[in-house]
Amino acid sequence: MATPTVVLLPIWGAGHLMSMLDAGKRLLARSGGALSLTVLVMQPPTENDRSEVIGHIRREEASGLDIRFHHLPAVEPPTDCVGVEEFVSRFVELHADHVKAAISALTCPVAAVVLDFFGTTLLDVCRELDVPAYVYFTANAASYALMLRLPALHEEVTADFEDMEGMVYLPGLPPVRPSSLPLPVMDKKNPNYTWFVYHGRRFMEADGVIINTASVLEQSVLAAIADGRCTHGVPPPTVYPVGPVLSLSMSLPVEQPHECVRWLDAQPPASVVLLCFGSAGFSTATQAHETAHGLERSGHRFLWVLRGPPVAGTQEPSDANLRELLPEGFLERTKEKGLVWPRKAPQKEILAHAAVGGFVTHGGWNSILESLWYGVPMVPWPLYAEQHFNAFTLVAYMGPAVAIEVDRKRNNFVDASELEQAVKALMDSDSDDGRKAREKATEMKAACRKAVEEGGSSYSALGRLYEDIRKGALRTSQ
Ligand SMILES: COc1cc(-c2[o+]c3cc(O)cc([O-])c3cc2O[C@@H]2O[C@H](CO)[C@H](O)[C@H](O)[C@H]2O)cc(OC)c1O
Ligand SMILES: O=c1ccn([C@@H]2O[C@H](COP(=O)(O)OP(=O)(O)O)[C@@H](O)[C@H]2O)c(=O)[nH]1
Repeated sequence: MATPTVVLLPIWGAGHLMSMLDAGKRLLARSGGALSLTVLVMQPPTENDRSEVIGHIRREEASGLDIRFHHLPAVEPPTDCVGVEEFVSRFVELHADHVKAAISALTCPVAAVVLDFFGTTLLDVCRELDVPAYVYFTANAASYALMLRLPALHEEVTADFEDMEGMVYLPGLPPVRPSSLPLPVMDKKNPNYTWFVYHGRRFMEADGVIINTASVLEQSVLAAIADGRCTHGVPPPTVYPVGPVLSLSMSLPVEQPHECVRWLDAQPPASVVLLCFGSAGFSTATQAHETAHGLERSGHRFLWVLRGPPVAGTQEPSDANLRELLPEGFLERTKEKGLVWPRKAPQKEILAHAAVGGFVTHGGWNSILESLWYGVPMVPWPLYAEQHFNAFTLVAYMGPAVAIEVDRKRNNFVDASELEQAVKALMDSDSDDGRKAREKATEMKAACRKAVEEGGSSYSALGRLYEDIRKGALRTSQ
C-alpha cells in the first residue's frame, strides 16, 4: 500500500506557511517513513506573497524529503472585505471545491488534513470526505483559549469590549484589561470579529488542535482548555503543544555573515538592544523621531530595524529612507553605539548573537518564541493582530519581559521618554525589572530546548499526535 499522507493546508504568510511546514516535517521525521506530506498551496493574493511562497517551496523541494506540493487553481480574491481576518477566511473558503477535488484525486490514503486556523470553513470538506481534520494554531495557547471562549463571551458581554467596564476573565490567565484584547475583538460590529467568533466555535469540530507552544510556557492556560473551562465544560478537541516550532533551517550559517551580524561581532556581550517589528511593522517619521531620541537618551547600544510605510497598494513595509525618517544628525551622533538597518534583517541570526541583550519587539508570536529560544528578554511594543494580547501574556503571565506604555488610541504611539525608560529597565545591569525578565528568559530558553528534545513535553505531544493520526487513518481505511 502507498504511504499514507498528511495533507497540509497552510495560508501564505511566512509565519503560517513555514511554521506549519516545519511542524509537518517534525511529524514526518517522527513517523519514521510511515507518513508522507502533501502540501496544498493556495495561490497567494499578492505578487509579493506569491514570490515569497515560490521561494520557500523551491527550497523545500530541494531538501529531498517526502513532501509533495500541489498547487491549487487560483481563485478571484474577495474585494469587499474590511480587514485581514475576513479577507483570509473568505479567501480560504473560496478554495473549498479545489481542496475537495485535490484530496479526492490523491492516489495514496489520506491519514489526516491539517488546516490553518483561518481555514475552519474547510472542516466541511474534511467531513464530506470522511478524513480526520486537525487545526494548526500558529499563535499561542492564550489566544487559542480566548478564541474558544469568545462565542460564550460574546453573549455574556453585551457592550463592545472596548467600552466594557472591568476586566475580562479568561480561565488560566490573570484578569485581562479590555484594551489588551486582540484587534479583531475590539469591534463587535466588524466582520473580522464575526469571523473570530466563527473560528472559535468551529475549532470544537476538529479532531485535534496543534499549537506552536510548549506546555511549560503556558501551563495553566493549557490546563484550563483541557478541563473544558473555556468551553462551559464541553470537552474541546485534544491540544498538541508541539513547539517551539522555529524555521531555524533558514538561518543556517552562510559564507559571508550579514552586515548586521558583522556589526554585532564588534559589540560587547549582551550590550545591544534589538528593535524589530515583524513582517508588517513600520514607522512614520514622527514615531521614528521619538524612537531615535528615546534610544539616544537611554545610552544603550542598539540595532534598529527601521522600515518605512508600505508602498501604495501593498502591505509590505518599504525600505526606510533614513535621511527622511530620522532626526538630523542622529546617525552621526550615534555611529559608535548604534546601527539602523533599513531593510528586512535576519532576526533569528541576530537574536542568536551573544552581543544582543534585549529585544524591543512588535510581539508576533514567532518573534516571541525566537527570543525565548535564545534567552533574550523583551519589551513588547504591539502594533496589530493579536499582539496587544501577546504583550499582556508576556508581561503579566509569562514574565520574560518589561512593560512599555503604548498608546493604542494613537496608532500605538510610544514617546521618547517612555522608550528611554523601558530600554533602561530592560538593559541596565542594576534594574530589578530587567534582572527578573533576564532570569525568566534564561529559564524559558532552557525549558524550550528541553521541551523539543527526546522525552520532552513537545516531543511527547508530537508522538501522541502521530499515534492519533495513525489510529484515525486505520479507522478511515476500514
Ligand atoms: C492571530 O490573530 C491574527 C492574525 C493575523 C495575521 O494575519 C495574516 C494574514 C496573512 O495574509 C498573512 C499572515 O502572515 C498573517 C499573519 C497574521 O498574524 C500573525 O500570525 C503569526 C503566526 O503566524 C503570529 O501569531 C503573529 O503574532 C501574528 O501577528 C491578523 C490579525 O488581525 C489583523 C489577527 O487578529
Ligand atoms: O526584519 C525582519 C522581520 C521579521 N522577520 C521574521 O519574520 C517573522 C515574523 O513573525 P511574527 O509571528 O513575529 O510576526 P508577523 O510578521 O506575523 O506579524 C519572524 O520569524 C521573524 O524572525 C525577520 O526575519 N526579519
